[in-house]
Amino acid sequence: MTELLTAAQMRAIEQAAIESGEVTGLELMERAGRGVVEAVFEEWPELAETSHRAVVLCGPGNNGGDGFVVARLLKEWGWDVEVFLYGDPARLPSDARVNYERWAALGEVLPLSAAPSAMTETDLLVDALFGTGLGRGLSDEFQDVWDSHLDCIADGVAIVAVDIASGVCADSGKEIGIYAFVAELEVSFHRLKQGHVLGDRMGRAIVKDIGINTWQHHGSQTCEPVTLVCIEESSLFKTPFDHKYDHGHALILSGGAGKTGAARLAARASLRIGAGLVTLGVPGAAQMEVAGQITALMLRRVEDGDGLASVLEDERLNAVCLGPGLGAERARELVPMAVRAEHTPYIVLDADALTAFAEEPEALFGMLHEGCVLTPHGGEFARLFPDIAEKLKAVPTKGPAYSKVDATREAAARAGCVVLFKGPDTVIADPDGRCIINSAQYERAAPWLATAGSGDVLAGFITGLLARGVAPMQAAETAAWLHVECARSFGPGLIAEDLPEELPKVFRDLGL
Ligand SMILES: NC(=O)C1=CN([C@@H]2O[C@H](COP(=O)(O)OP(=O)(O)OC[C@H]3O[C@@H](n4cnc5c(N)ncnc54)[C@H](O)[C@@H]3O)[C@@H](O)[C@H]2O)[C@@H](O)CC1
Ligand SMILES: Nc1ncnc2c1ncn2[C@@H]1O[C@H](COP(=O)(O)OP(=O)(O)O)[C@@H](O)[C@H]1O
Ligand SMILES: [K+]
Repeated sequence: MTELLTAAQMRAIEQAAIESGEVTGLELMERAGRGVVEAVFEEWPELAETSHRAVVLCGPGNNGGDGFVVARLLKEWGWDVEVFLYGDPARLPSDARVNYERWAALGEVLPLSAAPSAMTETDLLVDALFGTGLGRGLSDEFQDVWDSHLDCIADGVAIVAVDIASGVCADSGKEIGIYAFVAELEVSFHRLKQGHVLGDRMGRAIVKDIGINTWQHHGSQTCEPVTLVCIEESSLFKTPFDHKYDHGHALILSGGAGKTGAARLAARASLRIGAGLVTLGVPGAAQMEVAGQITALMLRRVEDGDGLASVLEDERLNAVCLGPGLGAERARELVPMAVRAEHTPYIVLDADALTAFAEEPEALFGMLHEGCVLTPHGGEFARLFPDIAEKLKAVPTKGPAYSKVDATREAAARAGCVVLFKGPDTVIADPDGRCIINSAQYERAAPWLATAGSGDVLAGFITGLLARGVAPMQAAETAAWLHVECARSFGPGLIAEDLPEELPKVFRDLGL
């Protein structure tokens, strides 16, 4: 399980490690600096071959302290290293101060204002200005250095950020202020921070171990760390003795004639992910259209709320999906019937089933129960949770900033059910505070998912897993993970129809 930490959680963990007496802050700083140098040589092996030039920008806190360690280690490798400090050396925290002194025995420390001219002729730029202690945006004092770092990017200079790019909030991934740096490589310590996988992050973030092992759950953490999705393959198996009804029966409600494609996509996705049976609930006027397009899927006429209620008397129908192509009016009529159905434990609400309640989200939340899953994209999220979306959208002026994790947790608590907030950084939260991120970034980038109908397929995947008896939180995270795997497996040219068809290959690769 890959944990992602906030700055406060990381501080608490470090503090507990230091207070336990088994490691000192100075040792951690040395390991952090060593980790950065190792990561640089792994990322750019050509830099390890001979000595090169480095510019190290150090800030006024421990991030700067790591920078002094990096400078010293590179110097020991025979590099030509220039170090620039923002702030007064006398005010550095003690460990950073020790490393400042150690560096000062080897070379000069110039003020940050002198850095731009050196940055025109370097092979490596080390950004050790601010890490988890970023408290506000970088002031205009940083403008020249920031401009020069853009020139470095244009010139192809290797840029490594110590912990996280300076100016980026470690909790939210948001840029605080206007002078946020960009780095090709970010080297985090002990664990990635939430900010490494939230938002539109550039570059690549990796973790270097700094030897904190036993203390990770100590400290004054207010809630459990967020984790990256970790799927349990066992929830996807079918045993040789299973009957189709052992894997549930999903009902996907369709919109009217000419609007049935989205529900058909979701239904096919439910079937492919292993629901035993999948039925499309279709209004009479669309029956012919749908009947001509399906084979293994089944079809039931669902004209209105009463029609749905009578279909749902069948206790074998255990998961219902409403939203894709449903239409707002039909959604307003069918959603209350579905969520109140006595025998239907699981409901997925997507697309129109969310937008239909934009005027009265509280009425929707009042009906929901713990078997429900909401799957909004950014627009739908803002319609249902306008105040939360406002907070998330606000341009932060200080850190730590309100994050997509905070927003999704707040939404789940308000809705009283699992909320999956889509994006390349899909955040899934349970009302109990558990929170998981499915990151489609760095080596898991799946930009081909930005195609019409891919969200319908995701809703279908979740519904299928719920039908199979997977609990809502796990169904949402497993579906989100498989969705990205299907996109990555298919690759460029992907359209939504391809996602369910790629699932058998992904399953085979998982060894199912
Ligand atoms: N504490 C530890 O034991 C370890 C810390 N590590 C490093 O320490 C970093 C965290 O250190 P700190 O907590 O000292 O935080 P930082 O070094 O990120 O920055 C904090 C300092 O910057 C100032 N500051 C914040 N925002 C500013 C702004 N916009 N303009 C000007 N000044 C600003 C603060 O007043 C404070 O002096 C981590 O990111 C990591 O790089 C690593 O060495 C691993 C061990
Ligand atoms: N650039 C991207 N990288 C990774 N995933 C993406 C990207 N763009 C969209 N997605 C994913 O694709 C899906 C799109 O869903 P949605 O916006 O509801 O589309 P639609 O309504 O067309 O079905 C979501 O699961 C989202 O997380
Ligand atoms: K940094």
